[in-house]
Amino acid sequence: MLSLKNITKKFDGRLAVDGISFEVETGETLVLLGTSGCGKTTTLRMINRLEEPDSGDILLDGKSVKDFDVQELRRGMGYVLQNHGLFPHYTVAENIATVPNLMNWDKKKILNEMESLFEKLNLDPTIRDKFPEQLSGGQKQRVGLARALITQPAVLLMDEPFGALDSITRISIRKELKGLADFQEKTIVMVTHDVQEAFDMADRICVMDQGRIMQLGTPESLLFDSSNAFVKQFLKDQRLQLELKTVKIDELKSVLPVEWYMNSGFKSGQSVWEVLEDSLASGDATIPDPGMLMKGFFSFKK
Ligand SMILES: Nc1ncnc2c1ncn2[C@@H]1O[C@H](COP(=O)(O)OP(=O)(O)OP(=O)(O)O)[C@@H](O)[C@H]1O
Repeated sequence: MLSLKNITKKFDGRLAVDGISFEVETGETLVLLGTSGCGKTTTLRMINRLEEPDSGDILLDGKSVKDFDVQELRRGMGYVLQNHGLFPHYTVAENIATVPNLMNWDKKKILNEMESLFEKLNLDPTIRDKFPEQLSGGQKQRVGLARALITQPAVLLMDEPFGALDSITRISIRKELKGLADFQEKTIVMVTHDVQEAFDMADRICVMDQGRIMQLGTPESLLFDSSNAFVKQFLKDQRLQLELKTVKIDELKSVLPVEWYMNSGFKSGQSVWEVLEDSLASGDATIPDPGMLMKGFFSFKK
C-alpha cells in the first residue's frame, strides 16, 4: 500500500502541492485528474523521489520512501511517461532490457520476459532491433510500457501515458492494459487531464485544483454524490456520457420492464453505454427498444 501523508511542495515560494493525503491499496488504480498546473505531475514525481516534498511523508508498505536507497526504490516502481521516454540510440530490445541488465538478469530470462510482453502488449516481434524513431506512436508507447513492466514492479506510476496518441489507439491500448493480469495486480497511480480516460481507468479518482484535493472517490461517487462545485463544473460537459459508462445494466433491473430485460442481448456487468454501443455496432438491434433503456436510465438516476 502507498500512503501520502500531508504532502507539501513549493517551487520558488509558490505552493505546487498543498497538504495532500491519500492511500492507494495494492491492486488499485488511483487517477490524479485536474487541469494543467494543478500539481499532478509533482505529486507523482515525489512518490519515486524525482522531487522531494517540503513537508509530509510518503510510505510504501509502511516504510518511508526516504528510508529506501533511491535506486532500489525506483527499480521497484515502473514509470511511464507521455513521450515514452525511450533512449533514442538504443534499439527496442535494448530499451526494454535496461533495468534487467542493471539487475544482472541472465540473457535468457530477459528474452523470455520480453517475448511474453510483446505478446501481451500486441507488439510485433520484428520491431526488436528497430530504433524508437522507426516506430509509430502507439508502438513507442507499448515499448515504454514493456520497459516499465518487465521487472514486474509492485507499483506503476504513469504520467499522461496515452497523451501523445490518437484517440483510437489510446482507447485500444487502455482496453488492452486493463485486461492484463499483470496490470490488475499492481498499485497504480496515473496522471491525466482527460476526464474520459480517468473514468475508464480508475478504481478511484482524485480531482485536484491548485495543489489541493477537491474530491477523492469512486467514479460513481464523483458523478452521483458530489456537492463540490469545482468537481461538478469539471465534469459538466461530459456528464451524460460518463454516467452512461458508469451505470451498469444490472442496476436498472428494477426500473426496466421484465420483458425488455429478458429479451435483450446484453451481458451482465456491461455498462449502459456498452450495451448501446454493442447494439449500434451490430447493425440489427440486439436490444429491442433503446428508448426504453434510456427511459429506465433516467428514472434510475432520479
Ligand atoms: N521544477 C519546477 N520548477 C518550478 N516550478 C515548477 C516545477 N515543476 C512544477 N512547477 C510548477 O508547479 C505547479 C504544478 O506543476 P505540475 O507539473 O505538478 O502540474 P500538472 O498538474 O502536472 O500540470 P501539467 O498537466 O501541465 O503537467 C505549476 O505551477 C508548475 O509551473
